[in-house]
Amino acid sequence: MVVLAKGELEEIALPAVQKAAASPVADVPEIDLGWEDAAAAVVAACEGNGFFKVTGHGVAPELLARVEAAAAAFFAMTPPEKEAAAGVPPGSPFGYGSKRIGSNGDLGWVEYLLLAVTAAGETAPLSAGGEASPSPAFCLFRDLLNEYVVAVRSMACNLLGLIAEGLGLREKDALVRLVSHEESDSMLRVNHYPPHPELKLPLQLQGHGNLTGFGEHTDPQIISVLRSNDTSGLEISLRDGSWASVPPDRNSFFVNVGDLLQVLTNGRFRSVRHRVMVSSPRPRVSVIFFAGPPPQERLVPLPWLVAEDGGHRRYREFTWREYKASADRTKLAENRLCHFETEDD
Ligand SMILES: C=C1C[C@]23C[C@@]1(O)CC[C@H]2[C@@]12CC[C@H](O)[C@@](C)(C(=O)O1)[C@H]2[C@@H]3C(=O)O
Ligand SMILES: O=C(O)CCC(=O)C(=O)O
Ligand SMILES: [Fe+2]
Repeated sequence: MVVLAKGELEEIALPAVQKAAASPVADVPEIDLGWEDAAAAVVAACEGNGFFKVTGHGVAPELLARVEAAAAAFFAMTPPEKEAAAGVPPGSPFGYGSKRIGSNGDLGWVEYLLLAVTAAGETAPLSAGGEASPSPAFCLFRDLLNEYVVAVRSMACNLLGLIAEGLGLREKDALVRLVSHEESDSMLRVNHYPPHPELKLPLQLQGHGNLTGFGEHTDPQIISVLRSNDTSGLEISLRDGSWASVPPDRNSFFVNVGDLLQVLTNGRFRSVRHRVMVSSPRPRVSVIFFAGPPPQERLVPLPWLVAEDGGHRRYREFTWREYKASADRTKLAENRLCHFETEDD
């Protein structure tokens, strides 16, 4: 076990760096949003591993660079400064956190900022209902994140429109309306994976191993849009259950199918299991937009896709609120969808 010095993240014991063979490199489909056949390509990727890379997205590289620099500056502060800057309301899942993922004892070599995204597509003020107020510097960081959210939310809607088109859905806005609804429950997460102290040792003293940054899981929402700096670490689980590493690409976005899209497509799309392994001497910074529906939204496989599946409905109806309450009782790695499968599945 490695116990961190105060100020590194927090004093929590984590497993030491493990010697492990590096995962093979994933074959990630690359889709340019300007392609004429982008809809078919997106559907094929969602039916495959449920993970793909987006280019031709039109988001200014300058905005991406500013967000990356501002995130690095935020995480460079001390933990008390970060907590104070973000003005975390007590008991809220939002705000600054480190090591603890969710509320059921999952730990990772990560610190993060989790923000709710409001109807207007802006990150919600953290201090609402809390006592502390965010610092002026943090307000500027949030303004920048708001600009970023507008861009990635629009990309998520664009992708959901392409999916509806590619699936041949009669109701073209069946998926987009879930995310563009004024009560949609989306989130923005900024993750920072500091290099592990052992990885800073001279090569001959290192274990050449890695450490879990963010344990394996599927994202609960409809779709997630991720962008990272140039540091590796993200891995996806392939159809055969093996792990494959995703080479970083700071100019592109990575998209993964979430649990709700697996349900809506009656299991035709796969909610991809993924994790982050820390093995680089450089920090990894990632920013992820999780596109979710309104809490009261009733989710059920789309009738057209059930019909295409011989009338077999694989999931029962549930609301996003019910799903989240159920997910909150789980550990990160659990399969959260099994509670919503129909009995004959
Ligand atoms: C254990 C948990 C943490 C998590 C909520 C959950 O109950 C199950 C999934 C986790 C996850 C993964 C994707 C996102 O990072 C996240 C914010 C989300 O919506 O679901 C996290 C949640 C979290 O860190 O609180
Ligand atoms: O940080 C990453 O690259 C991925 C993190 C992730 O999967 C998540 O926050 O849900
Ligand atoms: Fe994730």
